[in-house]
Amino acid sequence: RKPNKAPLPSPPAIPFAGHIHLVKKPFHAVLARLTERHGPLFSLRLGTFNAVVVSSPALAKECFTEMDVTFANRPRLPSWKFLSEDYSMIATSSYNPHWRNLRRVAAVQLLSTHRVSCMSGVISGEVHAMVRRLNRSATESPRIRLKQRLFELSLSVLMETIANTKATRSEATAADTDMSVEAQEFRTVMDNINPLVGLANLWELLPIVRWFDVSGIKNKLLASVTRRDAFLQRLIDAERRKVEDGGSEDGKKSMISVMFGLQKKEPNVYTDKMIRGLITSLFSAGTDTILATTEWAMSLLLNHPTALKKAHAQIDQVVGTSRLVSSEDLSRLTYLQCIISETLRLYPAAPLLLPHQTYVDCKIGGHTIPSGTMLICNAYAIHRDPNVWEDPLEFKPDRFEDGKAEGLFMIPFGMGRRKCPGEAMALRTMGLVLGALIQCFEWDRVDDAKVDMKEYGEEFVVFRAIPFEALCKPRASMYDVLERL
Ligand code: HEM
Repeated sequence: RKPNKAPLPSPPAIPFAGHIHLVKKPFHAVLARLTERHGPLFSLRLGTFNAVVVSSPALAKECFTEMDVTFANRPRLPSWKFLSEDYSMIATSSYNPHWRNLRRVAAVQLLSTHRVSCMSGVISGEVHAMVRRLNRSATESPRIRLKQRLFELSLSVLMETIANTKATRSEATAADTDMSVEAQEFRTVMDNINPLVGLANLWELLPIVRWFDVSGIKNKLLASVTRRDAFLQRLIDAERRKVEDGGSEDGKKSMISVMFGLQKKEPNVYTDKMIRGLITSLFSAGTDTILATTEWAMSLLLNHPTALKKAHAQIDQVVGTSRLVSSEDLSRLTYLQCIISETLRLYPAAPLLLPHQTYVDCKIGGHTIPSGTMLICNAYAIHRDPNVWEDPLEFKPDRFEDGKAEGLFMIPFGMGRRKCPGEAMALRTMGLVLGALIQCFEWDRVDDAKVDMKEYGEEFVVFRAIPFEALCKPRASMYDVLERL
C-alpha cells in the first residue's frame, strides 16, 4: 500500500480536552455517526489515550491479518488494573509469553471444540432446567421477562462447566426473577462494575477525574472485586476438595479440575493465581455476552414472525415434538444458525470488540500510526456497511442460507490472535437455548407495538435498553416433553 501523507481525519477537538466531549454511551453508536462524517479511519484523543477508529472490512482485515501481532497488545485501562490483578488476566494482558500461556490453556484445554462437545450434556441439562422453570411460570402467567432467566442460564452453564457445582448450587425459583442465590450475587457484582468501566467513562480516560475521584469509583471497584473474588474462590476451594476426593472421569472433568491436573505436572506454570485469573475472565466474558445476544435474537424474532415460523417449522421437521433440541441437531438446524448469525451481525454483543494497542510505529491505510496508539475496531459499523450488506439495517436471516453470505465480512468474535476463545461454547449454548425456546413455546408481543430495539451500552457489552418482555405459551404439541423435564 502507498504511504498516505495526508493527516488522519479527526473530528474537531477541544484544546487540552481533545475529544472527551464526544464520549457518550452507547459509544459504538457515537463512533458509527463519526464514521459517516469522517470516513472509515479517523483518530481521536481520549484523555491520555491516542486512538484510531477503524470501521471498514478492508481496514479491519489489514489490522488483524498483516498487522495482527503489531496490534495484539491491550491498552492499560485504569479499571483493568483493579479488575484483572494488575493486567495479568487473559483479556487485559499485554501480548507476551504470559498471555500466550494463558491463551493456550483457554483455547486448547478449556474451550476447544472437543471440550465443548464433552460439555454439551451439561449445557443441555442447564437449558432443560431453564425451560422447565419457564414452562411453570408461563402456565401461571404468560407475561415473561427473559433477561434474568438468560443470566441464570449463562451463569449456571459456566458454573457447571467450570466448577461442577450442581450438587451445591441453590435452585432458581420459578418466580419471575428465576435467579438462584449465586446468580443474584454475581449479577450484583456485574451490575456494580459495568457502569464504572469501559471506554465511555471519563474516570478511565482522564487522570484528573481519577485524582479527585469524587464518586469514589476506585473504592467501588475494589469492593466489587473483593466480592467477586470471594464468590469465585468458593468455587475453586469446593472443586479442589472434590478433586482430592477422587474427582470425575476425564470427559466430564470441570475446567478447574483440568487446570488442577496441569498444576500437578507443572506447579510453577499453573499457579493458583493463574487458575483464579482464568476463571474470573471466563465468568466476566461469558455471561453477559450470551445473555445479550439471546435477548436480541428473541426481540428480533418477535418483530419478524415469518422468521420465527420458519425456524419453528425446521425444528419440527428435524427434531419433531417428542424430544428437545439436542447438540447433535444443531448442525442440521441451518435456519436457527442463520438467525444467530444475523443477530450477531446486527447486534454484536461487544460492538467495539475489546480495544487493542500497537507496540511499534506502523501503518494503517497508508497512514503512519505511532507506537502506543489504541485501536478501536467498530464491528457494529462494519456489520452495517451498505457497501457490503444489502439492506444492512434489515433483519434477514435468509441472507445466510445456503452459504449465500460466504465471503461477506463480519467479526462478532473478533479476528486474529486476540479473537474470542469462547466462540464454540457461546454458539453451542445459544443454539441450544434459542432452539428450545422456539421449539417449546409460542411467543407473541405484549401489545400491537413492535418490540423497542433501543440499545444500552455498558462496559464493553451492549444490551437492550428495555428488557425483553413477551407473551409466552407452552406449545400444545410439546406438553408431553415439557411434563417430563
Ligand atoms: C455471544 C457470545 C460472545 C461474544 C459475541 C464474544 C465476543 C468477544 C470479543 C469481540 C472479544 C474481543 C476480541 C478482540 O479483542 O479482538 C472477546 C474476547 C474474549 N472472550 Fe468472548 N464473546 C462471547 C462469549 C464468550 C464466552 C462464552 C467466553 C468464555 C467462557 C468468552 C471468553 C473470552 C475471552 C477470555 C476473551 C479475551 C481474549 C484475549 O484477549 O485473548 N467469550 N469475546
